[in-house]
Amino acid sequence: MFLPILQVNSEDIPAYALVCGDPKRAEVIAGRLEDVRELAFSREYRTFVGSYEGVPLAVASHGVGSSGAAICFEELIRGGATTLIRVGTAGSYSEDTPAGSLVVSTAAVRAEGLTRQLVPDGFPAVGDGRVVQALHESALEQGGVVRQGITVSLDVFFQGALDIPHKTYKRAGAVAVEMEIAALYVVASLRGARAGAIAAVDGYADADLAAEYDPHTNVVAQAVEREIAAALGAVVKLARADRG
Ligand SMILES: O=P(O)(O)O[C@H]1O[C@H](CO)[C@@H](O)[C@H]1O
Ligand SMILES: O=c1cc[nH]c(=O)[nH]1
Repeated sequence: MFLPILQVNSEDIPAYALVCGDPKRAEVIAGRLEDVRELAFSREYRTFVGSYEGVPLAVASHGVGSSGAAICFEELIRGGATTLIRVGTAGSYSEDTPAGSLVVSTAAVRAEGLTRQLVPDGFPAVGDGRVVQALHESALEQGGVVRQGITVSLDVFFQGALDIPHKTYKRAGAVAVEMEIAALYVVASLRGARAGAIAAVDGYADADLAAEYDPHTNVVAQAVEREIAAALGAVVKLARADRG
């Protein structure tokens, strides 16, 4: 089957997939694989396949924002991916989780529009327990600050006339904010796949992002390296457990 938006053949998609917003990050992750092949670079969707420690996996970029990202998740799952891990960046809510930290998302607040058109209000966006645990263990093995908890998925990045209720999310216990994890968890649930997500913190979510957002610092680059290693390590742990 040809997947028309990713522009890849389903026969080429393995069971495990790492996904990220940035096509350049997909290329960096693909650089860690053996026997790597680029399948397509269509719109924001850049797709590679290869293997890591003997486990075949796909790496795909999904761009910025839930609606475009969900198309990537849907097509990967239609192609045969059963475990999806997002390797992203996020803004933190807490001074004990500064830029350079890693956050593993157990569940996501559905503060975006896409999932409202997929499932009813109140339906949770939850990571798969085994995937989340494997990610957390692998992230701890990488060292540095690692937090696990609820993340918030927004559609908005730069603030407009309305206030984004960061204080409320923070008081309710959320640890970080990004844009696509809720879509990933809901699409995975709808289509019978399992998913987890890890993010490198690049600053504070409630900062004025128009003035302060800088994901291109060394400390963030190093955290992205650690989260890539953690995600690949998690895939190996999960593949071993799946083989029994
Ligand atoms: O670094 P990625 O994976 O793109 O993730 C985060 O960065 C983008 C915003 O700059 C959004 O996609 C957000 O979720
Ligand atoms: O969505 C995002 C991604 C990174 N950092 C943020 O503050 N927000």
